[in-house]
Amino acid sequence: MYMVAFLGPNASYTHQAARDRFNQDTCVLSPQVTIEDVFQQVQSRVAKFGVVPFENSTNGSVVFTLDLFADIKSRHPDIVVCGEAYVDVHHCLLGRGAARLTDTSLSSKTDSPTSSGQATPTSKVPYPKTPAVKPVVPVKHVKKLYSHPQAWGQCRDFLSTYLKGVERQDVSSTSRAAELVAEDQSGSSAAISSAIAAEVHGLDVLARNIEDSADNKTRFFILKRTDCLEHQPMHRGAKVVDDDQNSFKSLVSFTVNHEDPGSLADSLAVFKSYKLNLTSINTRPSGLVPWNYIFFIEFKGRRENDGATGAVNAALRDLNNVAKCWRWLGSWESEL
Ligand SMILES: O=C(O)C(=O)C[C@]1(C(=O)O)C=C[C@@H](O)C=C1
Repeated sequence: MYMVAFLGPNASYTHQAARDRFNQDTCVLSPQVTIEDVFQQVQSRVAKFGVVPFENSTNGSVVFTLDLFADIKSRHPDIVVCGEAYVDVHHCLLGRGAARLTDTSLSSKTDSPTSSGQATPTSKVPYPKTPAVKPVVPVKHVKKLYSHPQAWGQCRDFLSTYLKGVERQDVSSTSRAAELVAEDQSGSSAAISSAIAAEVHGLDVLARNIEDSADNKTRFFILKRTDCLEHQPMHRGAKVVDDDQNSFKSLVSFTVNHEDPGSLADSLAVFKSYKLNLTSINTRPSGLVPWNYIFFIEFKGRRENDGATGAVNAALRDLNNVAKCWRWLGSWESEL
């Protein structure tokens, strides 16, 4: 049995990704408090693999994960990506429905209609979108919301219509949010979390599918150490590994000399010259000098099996001449 660390507690979306990806007959899934803890567990060899959120189709990059890959304090120098997993993310509003509230001053507020179902027009958004769903029970008693910061940006229409101005508290994951709401005896708080978290924590589903986009998905990365020789963690229904370079993706980070005009363009041109198709670019503050940045490039192709003369290795040799410094962050089979 080996250990797989994931962003917990149980019932987070990261937990779903880990369960989809790993066969629990051969491993133990270990919930961690923060994304950084997942990196640490893998770096220190306590866990063989880690699962972390990387990007959401509605709200974009998970900046905490990017900053851990940037690793300016060199705390996880041996971490690489070895797989990816996509999870459909359907958020619910979880709390206590009126029937369960003991505080009558709160439950009396639920007698009024939830709202018109129309967000207030502003000069910036004169015609706000109407959310696709309504709460299944009144939500006027909700005075505080908990969730992972990524989730707010995935449920804008619903929140601005039904819970406008309600205090929000960021927490480490959506399942942690559900845990906190379950502990709140007043019943006046709610979490944006999953339907599974409602079951696990005995909460009521106040609204279902509150995400702005019906095809809301989050992409997760599987992490391992560079010296771990397994390429792909075992997962249910594992595909036969295809050797076509286009079936693989790779991730590299680099910084450039900001004083040198064209240094970013020159770095990107390296990938073009070896016909390596870029699939995403992210950037974060370098953390070293204000207004200097670190770039994260994903591209089609793989380094392993590529041979010393392969396109990926050749591109990395050239990148060495134009970028200030770069770091290899892994190759994995694309799940798209
Ligand atoms: O909070 C969770 O449940 C997570 O797994 C984290 C996370 C994320 O960081 O993107 C994953 C999926 C959702 O997009 C919201 C939060």
